[in-house]
Amino acid sequence: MLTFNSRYTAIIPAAGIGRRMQSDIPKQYLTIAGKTLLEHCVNVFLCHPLIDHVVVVVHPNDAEAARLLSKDVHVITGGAQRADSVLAGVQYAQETLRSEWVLVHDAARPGINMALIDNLIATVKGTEGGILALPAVDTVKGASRKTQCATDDSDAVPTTIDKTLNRETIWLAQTPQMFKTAALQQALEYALSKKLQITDEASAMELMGVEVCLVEGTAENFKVTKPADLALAGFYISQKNNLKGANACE
Ligand SMILES: Nc1ccn([C@@H]2O[C@H](COP(=O)(O)OP(=O)(O)OP(=O)(O)O)[C@@H](O)[C@H]2O)c(=O)n1
Ligand SMILES: C[C@](O)(CO)[C@H](O)COP(=O)(O)O
Repeated sequence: MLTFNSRYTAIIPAAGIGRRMQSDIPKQYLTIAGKTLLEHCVNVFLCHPLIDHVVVVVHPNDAEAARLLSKDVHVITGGAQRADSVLAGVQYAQETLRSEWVLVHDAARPGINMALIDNLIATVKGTEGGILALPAVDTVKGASRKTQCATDDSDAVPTTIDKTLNRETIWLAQTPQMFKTAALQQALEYALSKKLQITDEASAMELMGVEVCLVEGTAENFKVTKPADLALAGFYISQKNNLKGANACE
């Protein structure tokens, strides 16, 4: 029987290069209100009373995180894909920190806040795991190609996903994604061993037959991905700073 030394560990995958952001530096080091996206994320988890450890997973060539972040933060090396980086964090949480649960949160989502973490933990801790997600508010289309207008290929005609699934059943996954450490390690190792392309932790858990809970997130918790996203993230952070006042923890 595995004994746990801690209950909840936050894993922040931050080993990406931010290709779609088209910036000179990896997007997690872009700054808003004087702090990097990474610091905005890490600070919220460091402040949260239930989070026992924060593990940041960085690119092998990244010397910035260790310089930038509090000595309380565990900084480890990630891998080629997001799933590889997350697995490195989960293995560390399992083998070194002996943590019962992990909450995996993208360093590119600086709009996370204490209330979202509170709600996720309170809702998910009695289940096999869950994630923050946003119910779709637009009609969702699926298409076999990226082109907006398919003129030369009839099979690229978009289909309206709503026809088969009504809009209430379409959710857009966010993070944190919260699972039992051992179960997530097993699921990720399985998915990666089968060379399956998985883009979030829930996908790996679903392969193991787990019914993943969906907990409603917020628009503020969106992922900074493309150049125009930085200004929007800046707006949300300035709103949060105006609200939190002197409370450094938020
Ligand atoms: N090998 C990787 C790839 C991504 N990530 C992290 O996973 C999060 C979400 O991934 P994404 O938004 O795709 O970031 P990038 O991979 O950096 O972006 P891009 O796909 O545009 O290169 C980010 O915090 C990113 O740093 C990671 O830890 N390890
Ligand atoms: C994990 C995630 O943020 C959930 O929406 C998303 O899958 C990350 O995808 P990316 O291509 O690594 O940004």
